[in-house]
Amino acid sequence: MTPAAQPAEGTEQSSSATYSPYHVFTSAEWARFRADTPLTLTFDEVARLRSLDDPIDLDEVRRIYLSLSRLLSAHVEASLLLFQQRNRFLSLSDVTKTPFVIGIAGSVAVGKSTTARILKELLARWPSSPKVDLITTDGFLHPNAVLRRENLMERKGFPESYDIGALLRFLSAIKAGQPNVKAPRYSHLTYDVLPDEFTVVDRPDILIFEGINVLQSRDLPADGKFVPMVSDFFDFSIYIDADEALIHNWYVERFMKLRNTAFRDPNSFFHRYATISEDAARAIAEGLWENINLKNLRQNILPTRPRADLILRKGSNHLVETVALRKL
Ligand SMILES: Nc1ncnc2c1ncn2[C@@H]1O[C@H](COP(=O)(O)OP(=O)(O)O)[C@@H](O)[C@H]1O
Ligand SMILES: CC(C)(COP(=O)(O)O)[C@@H](O)C(=O)NCCC(=O)O
Repeated sequence: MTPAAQPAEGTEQSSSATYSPYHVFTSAEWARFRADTPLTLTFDEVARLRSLDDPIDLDEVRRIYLSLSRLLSAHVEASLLLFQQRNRFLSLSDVTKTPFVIGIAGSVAVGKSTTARILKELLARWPSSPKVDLITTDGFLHPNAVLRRENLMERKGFPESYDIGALLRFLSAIKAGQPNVKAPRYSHLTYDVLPDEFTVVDRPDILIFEGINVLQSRDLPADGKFVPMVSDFFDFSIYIDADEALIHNWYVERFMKLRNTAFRDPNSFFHRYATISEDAARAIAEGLWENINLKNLRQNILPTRPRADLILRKGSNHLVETVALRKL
């Protein structure tokens, strides 16, 4: 594996007055850190992995994701070394290394799924062939029946709409190295948790955990009792960022495209919007954005950005323009 990428000269945000916890790179500067990392994905594979409306191509994988893969490789390797050294220090033997967990956060419609899927494939193709699993937090949403009962349908994606206990139990079991840990599944088609459907996670080397609120912190109890939060289980975290106006646009345009694809399915929760007029559908999308997703972005998601180890900031067309990496 390769050593950690070194920041290029002059790329640090320079200010004598304020300290920034991040090194900030343009995408061109960041691309140089890929060094000799091979491109192990083909054009067709990238096309298969990207979400509707996300134009990511091989150039973007080369520019952004190869350096990221190389950096993560350095982190995984360092965590293994630290694990071995601590075991020697404590004279422990027979301790199993538990998965390296990568959290991916960011607004609805910012493109977390594409990033997560591309990373999963790139990491799985490292020479050590690690087992990489990917879980999304939507499976941990309360079912619609519960959200309706609690009057939370308009709060889908807000912290209170998740079964946080189940989410923490899942991550805790993963970090405890338990075999066959079950994660509930969500369907964007039915807009609901799939009853009795699970993804089984069996001791991967790396787990990617993706969802809007994964960097959320919690109020700490005054009595000093241990209250875990999701990010306590992360070894590395990534926040996908973009201007609010761009994400708004991506959300509405994706909704309009889904009208001609997923919404046509009679089982789609949004099926009724496939047949209404274009203007009426646009108004629905605007309402969902304004009343739910934008509020959630402002109140709960964006405030978690400074907690990320790495921030990928996208410009128009979903292309990453700057990369901010937390200083060690
Ligand atoms: N109503 C929907 N019907 C079908 N697929 C959807 C719908 N809404 C979102 N998706 C898909 O679900 C995935 C997750 O979307 P989202 O939670 O907005 O996160 P992101 O855009 O950051 O990946 C994306 O691949 C998106 O295309
Ligand atoms: C299911 C989501 C909350 C995303 O959840 P995540 O996978 O990030 O946990 C989101 O796609 C969503 O449905 N938001 C509610 C408003 C809307 O329909 O867009």
